[in-house]
Amino acid sequence: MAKNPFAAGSVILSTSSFVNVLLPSEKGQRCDHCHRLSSLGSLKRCTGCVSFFYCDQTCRSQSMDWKFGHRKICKLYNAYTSSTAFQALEAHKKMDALLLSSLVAHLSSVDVKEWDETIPISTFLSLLCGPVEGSAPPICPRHTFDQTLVDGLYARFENNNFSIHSHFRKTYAHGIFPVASRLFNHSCMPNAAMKFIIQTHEPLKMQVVALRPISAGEEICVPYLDPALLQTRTAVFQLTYGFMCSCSSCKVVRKVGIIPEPPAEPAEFQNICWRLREFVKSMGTGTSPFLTGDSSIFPADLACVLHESFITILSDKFSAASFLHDGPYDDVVETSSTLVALYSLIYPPNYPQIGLHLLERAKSCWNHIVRSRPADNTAMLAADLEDAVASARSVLKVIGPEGDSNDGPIDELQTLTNVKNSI
Ligand SMILES: C[S@@+](CC[C@H](N)C(=O)[O-])C[C@H]1O[C@@H](n2cnc3c(N)ncnc32)[C@H](O)[C@@H]1O
Repeated sequence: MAKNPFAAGSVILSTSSFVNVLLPSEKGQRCDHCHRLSSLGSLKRCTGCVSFFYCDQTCRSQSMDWKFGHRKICKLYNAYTSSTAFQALEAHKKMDALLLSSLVAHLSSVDVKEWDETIPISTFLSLLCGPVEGSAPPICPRHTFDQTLVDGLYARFENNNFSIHSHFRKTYAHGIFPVASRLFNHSCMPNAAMKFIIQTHEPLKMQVVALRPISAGEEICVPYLDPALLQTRTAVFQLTYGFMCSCSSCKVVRKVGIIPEPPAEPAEFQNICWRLREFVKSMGTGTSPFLTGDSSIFPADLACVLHESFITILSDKFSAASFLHDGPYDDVVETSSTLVALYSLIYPPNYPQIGLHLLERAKSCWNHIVRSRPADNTAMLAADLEDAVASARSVLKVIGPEGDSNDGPIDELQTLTNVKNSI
């Protein structure tokens, strides 16, 4: 619960990663300590295992990896990752096995007497276990812990650990942030969201940021899954986390019941899109039924827009219209406006995905300005570009930049602002 009120954009919690591992595809491209992206071949390899990479000696030696963990797995790492037992694991289990290996290696480096409340491990062990029972996968470090403890750590992985992403798009690592796991429950209409901060030589940080004003006494919730997974999320919550979500959005989805497929016939599909845009236009700010939980105002004939294929169809149409050289700009405007209407309905205000789509719309608009023939469309396109850039900025500035320092949505917005000013 919020003790004090928070304004939209406030950082509610800033916490360092306890343990994390990069996805195999990121190895050698990011520093294993601070996660900074580096140009190919410029990172220094750990001479012990030649499988961990660091910006330089500062990152390697200051790294918790070495002092409190990597030291324990360094010499064993290659034999472990090439072992039959490790290779037989599915990709996500391999990530769990590596994360568990780092966690156990870290714990083996800390005196058990120090596992008091000041150490994140006590917090991690106080977390609820996930619903799936099973023993831990084989791990790398030699240790003296009882297998029950290792299984107990693993039992908390599935429903407590985090996917680490950059620019709100790409997952590049998995990590354990015990304090964040302890504090935040899930909502499909969250009032806060996580982002990750990469700073050279510093351990990776997670920040939890308020998406809208939060009053004292209000529960602060974050999304565990993309809220747009309107059909599959209930099953994931049950199987992976062991709970039934009772947020305002889930109330409406449950009331709708079986979600029909969107119409295949183009004129009917267009009509549904138009009806959706009109419905969202008629809603006042902050009155989406998915936000208020008032299912009575959600028109029954719009149920098919909640089918997960609806977003896929619209996104495919939008991409095709955006990149089709000399394609009709009207298709961009129509599909984009429908997507924004859907997002305003199912996402909370200022959710990053809304801003990311508006940015794509601005880029598409710029593409059409560059290619527009005859050029007398330019004034209308320039006004659209201005509008899309301003709307994207007003959403994305709430959560701010995430992850890698270059080429993120905020940089892209700046580039578009510069080119817009040059028209
Ligand atoms: C990351 S923990 C959140 C903190 C947890 N409530 C605690 O006290 O440690 C995730 C677990 O919290 C519970 N949880 C999270 N969000 C929930 C929700 N919206 N409704 C019911 N239980 C929820 C589930 O048991 C889930 O597996």
